[in-house]
Amino acid sequence: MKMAVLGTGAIGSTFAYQLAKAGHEVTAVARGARLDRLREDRAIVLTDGARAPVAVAGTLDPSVPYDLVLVTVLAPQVDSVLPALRQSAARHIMFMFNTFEPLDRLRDAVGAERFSFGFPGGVLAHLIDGKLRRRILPGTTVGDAAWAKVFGAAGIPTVTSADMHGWLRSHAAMVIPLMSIGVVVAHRNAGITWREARRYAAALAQGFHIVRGLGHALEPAVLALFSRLPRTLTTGLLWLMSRTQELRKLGALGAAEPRMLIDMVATAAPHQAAELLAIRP
Ligand SMILES: NC(=O)C1=CN([C@@H]2O[C@H](COP(=O)(O)OP(=O)(O)OC[C@H]3O[C@@H](n4cnc5c(N)ncnc54)[C@H](OP(=O)(O)O)[C@@H]3O)[C@@H](O)[C@H]2O)C=CC1
Ligand SMILES: CC(C)(CO)C(=O)C(=O)O
Repeated sequence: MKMAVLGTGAIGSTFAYQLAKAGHEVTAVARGARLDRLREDRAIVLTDGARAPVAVAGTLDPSVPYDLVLVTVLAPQVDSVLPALRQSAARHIMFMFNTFEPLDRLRDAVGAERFSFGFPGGVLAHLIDGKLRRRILPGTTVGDAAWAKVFGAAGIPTVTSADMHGWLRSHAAMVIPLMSIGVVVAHRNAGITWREARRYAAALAQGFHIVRGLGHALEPAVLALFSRLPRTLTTGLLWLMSRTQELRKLGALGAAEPRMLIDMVATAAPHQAAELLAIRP
């Protein structure tokens, strides 16, 4: 199939690499230093030197009827690519990033018949000096079984959800406290105190409560189970996790995404998000 990845950062590069290796014709659309690097390499290059050749472009060519355009920019960056997506002859456009907002705006911008959302739930990816390091575990979730099959065949085990909006919101509720703790511990170079862990656990519970209040069942099922753990246990888990390298690395990505997600929750549930606003990094 003919595919474009719009926003070839860590996640976009992971999908571009896997899909190109699986035999798809992939165009990586990037900007700035990442574009320069891709133009030089003409491939997604892994830290171990493995390469997957891709075509490279600075903008999405609207005249190309791609079978799939995968949009892997960050939520605040998506508005700048919507005009190009609207004009694109692509047959399917899948957005893939953390968000808590209603999805109608994006769906209406590109047309409901070719719109979907996915999330790289099992992927951990970084670009290190322009080279990709990625770990792919099961957990990527999409709204459409046909694309789950395509991604699965490309080495990205993917499941489907009938309520991607609820899935994204459930995920945001879980990841906000983790990202926010990450920011704190990356600065401090030490774990959080028990008292702080209690605040993050309260914010976690509030996020889950809000998602349910907005009419979604928590997804995936394991998250629904997690949300029923006693508060002391979630406090302890967050306290422990704050002492791991993983959370420090997560925090090193910066405060922009957790701040944005908290603001989105507070907008969706006005006057209900005090605990979440209290942990805004
Ligand atoms: N990395 C990971 O392991 C995981 C990430 N996620 C989520 O996936 C989403 C994507 O994350 P990630 O890939 O890490 O983020 P990145 O910031 O690495 O990737 C976004 C990319 O899109 C580029 N971009 C933005 N606007 C444009 C544009 N107009 N034209 C071309 N390129 C553009 C950015 O360029 P620039 O740098 O110049 O802004 C950047 O290269 C996030 O919501 C993240 O939370 C989820 C699971 C795992
Ligand atoms: C993996 C992580 C926490 C970091 O990028 C992430 O973005 C997500 O799962 O939402």
